[in-house]
Amino acid sequence: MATMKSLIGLINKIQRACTVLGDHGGEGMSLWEALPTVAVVGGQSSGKSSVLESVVGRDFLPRGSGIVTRRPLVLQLHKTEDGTTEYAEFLHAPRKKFTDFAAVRKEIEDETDRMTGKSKAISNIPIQLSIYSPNVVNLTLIDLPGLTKVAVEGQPESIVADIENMVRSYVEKPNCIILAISPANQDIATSDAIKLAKEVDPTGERTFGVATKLDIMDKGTDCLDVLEGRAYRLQHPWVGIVNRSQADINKRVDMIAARRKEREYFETSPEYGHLASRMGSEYLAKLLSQHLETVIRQKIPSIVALINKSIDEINAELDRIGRPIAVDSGAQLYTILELCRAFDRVFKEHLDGGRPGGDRIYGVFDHQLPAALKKLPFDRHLSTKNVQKVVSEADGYQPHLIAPEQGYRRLIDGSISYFKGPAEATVDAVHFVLKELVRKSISETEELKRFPTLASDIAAAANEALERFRDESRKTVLRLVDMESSYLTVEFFRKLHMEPEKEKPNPRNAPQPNADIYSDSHFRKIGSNVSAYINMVCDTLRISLPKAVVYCQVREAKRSLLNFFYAQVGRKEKEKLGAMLDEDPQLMERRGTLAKRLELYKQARDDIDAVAWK
Ligand SMILES: Nc1nc2c(ncn2[C@@H]2O[C@H](COP(=O)(O)OP(=O)(O)OP(=O)(O)O)[C@@H](O)[C@H]2O)c(=O)[nH]1
Repeated sequence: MATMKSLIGLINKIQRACTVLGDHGGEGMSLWEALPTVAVVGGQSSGKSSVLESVVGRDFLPRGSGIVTRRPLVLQLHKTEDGTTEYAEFLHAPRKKFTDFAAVRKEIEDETDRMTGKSKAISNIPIQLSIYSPNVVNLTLIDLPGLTKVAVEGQPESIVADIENMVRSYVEKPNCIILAISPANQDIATSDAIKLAKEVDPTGERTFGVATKLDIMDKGTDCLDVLEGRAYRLQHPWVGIVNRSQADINKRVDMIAARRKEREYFETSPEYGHLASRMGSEYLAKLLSQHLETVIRQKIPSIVALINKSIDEINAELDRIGRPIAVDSGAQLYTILELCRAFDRVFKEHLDGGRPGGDRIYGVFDHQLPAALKKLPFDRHLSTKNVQKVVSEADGYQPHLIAPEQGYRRLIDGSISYFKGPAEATVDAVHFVLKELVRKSISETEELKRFPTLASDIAAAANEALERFRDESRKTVLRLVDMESSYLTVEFFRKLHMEPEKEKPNPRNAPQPNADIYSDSHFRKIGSNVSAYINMVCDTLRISLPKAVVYCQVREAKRSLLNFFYAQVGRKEKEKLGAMLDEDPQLMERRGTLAKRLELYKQARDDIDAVAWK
């Protein structure tokens, strides 16, 4: 069975976690809102600070004229072993232990100003203060700015509504236990606290009515109607309080003495004596603690459910943005290589099919190359006029006798060199397609999205490799073209030589060899022979160039696109590897926040488990 102390201690822990998480309630369902809290609400000078201080047993709240409390103060009371020293600690200044409570008061003022400036503006971001003392019960209280009816100098008119709205935002939450402070020396019917409490908690199940200043009521009047629950009925009994008067404060009457005086007041009071055991600050603190325990017990299942839901959501988001990466170099290297392989897989799918793009390489061979070959200016190069010019130049001063061997060679060499253009263009076109596929593959590799530095490193390495393959491929195709010039197909010309004899022309119509040798038709014949030969070469290259290009570029890209990179990465030191795995700073920050949240939620769940099964 969980003890009350540990249950309330548990809630204190979860509330601290909430503040660290930046969870002050507000939008959506938050853990904060699932937790029970006690808010102290009342008009200005109703005695809020006094009640809070007497529950705590120390003087530490800022005092002054006008609106002193301008930020909510979340006050967590932790009971410590008897005899231990009392101290206070702010969440915004952890590790700094305040034993001087006057300094606590000063720090609350300073911290308020840090958020709101010296202006009298208000802020809804709470200040979190823990007090560790043997003289308190475990309890969390929230002190809210006093409700006011008029703005003081330097404050905007809206401050009245602003304070009311802020206070309402706390007390309207179903988990907020309202400590409604009303001075008994004023008409409780007009009490700001009771008015607001009735509005947000009409059934009164979470409102505790506290009547202060019983000692200074007009002579002959008393508060029994209220305290005995006849005048303003709430579900919980009213508690009457006698705090220190201003004169007591001035005389520096200490808290312990004040409590004793209060006890004596009730015990000896003719009006309230019969209620003495149910009156006073100490009784109020116990009452609150007991009530909190009941509420927390009811809440545990829904708090656990909410924590589990938050944990699931955080885990899902962490999965989506990727888990943190390991820090040792072996694991980093492994991660880098895994990411490279993931990219390589996508790239290969593009080439081999499964993803689009590889077909464009076939498009180069099937359309671009044949079209480029078709466009080569052989008509011009092998025109009768040019043939005659080239042959004559090759002949020199001695015209050829039978066949212009040199002329043929020059015409053929000249023609074949035209193939270099389409050959290189094919290499470039395939290079372009491969480069585009690298770009696409990088962006399609989900795992790489987290690591922009590595993604660009891989892209650069892949492109560098593609450049190398292109150079190799270019050399190979130019060599193929050169090979066509270096050794001509003899059979082709032998066959040509035989053909006219096969025709066996009529000797009468046969041209006279000498008369014909420099005529147009002679050169036309040479042109058409060269053209036929070149067509044959063209057919061969149309088939062999794609083979060379695939061999040098496509096959290599598939086999060894990142080989060079792997070797480089393998030699890198730890820092460099870490740098390669740099992530988008925003993403890293988000992951850090999520990890912290996860930790806190898990801790909260463990704490609840530990308490719930005690
Ligand atoms: N005699 C007597 N004086 C009280 C009692 N409660 C509060 N006072 C005095 O009333 C004045 C205001 O009390 P606070 O506790 O500062 O009231 P508050 O609601 O916190 O006021 P603000 O901080 O201005 O909003 C102080 O001078 C207290 O000494 C009481 O029960 N009896």
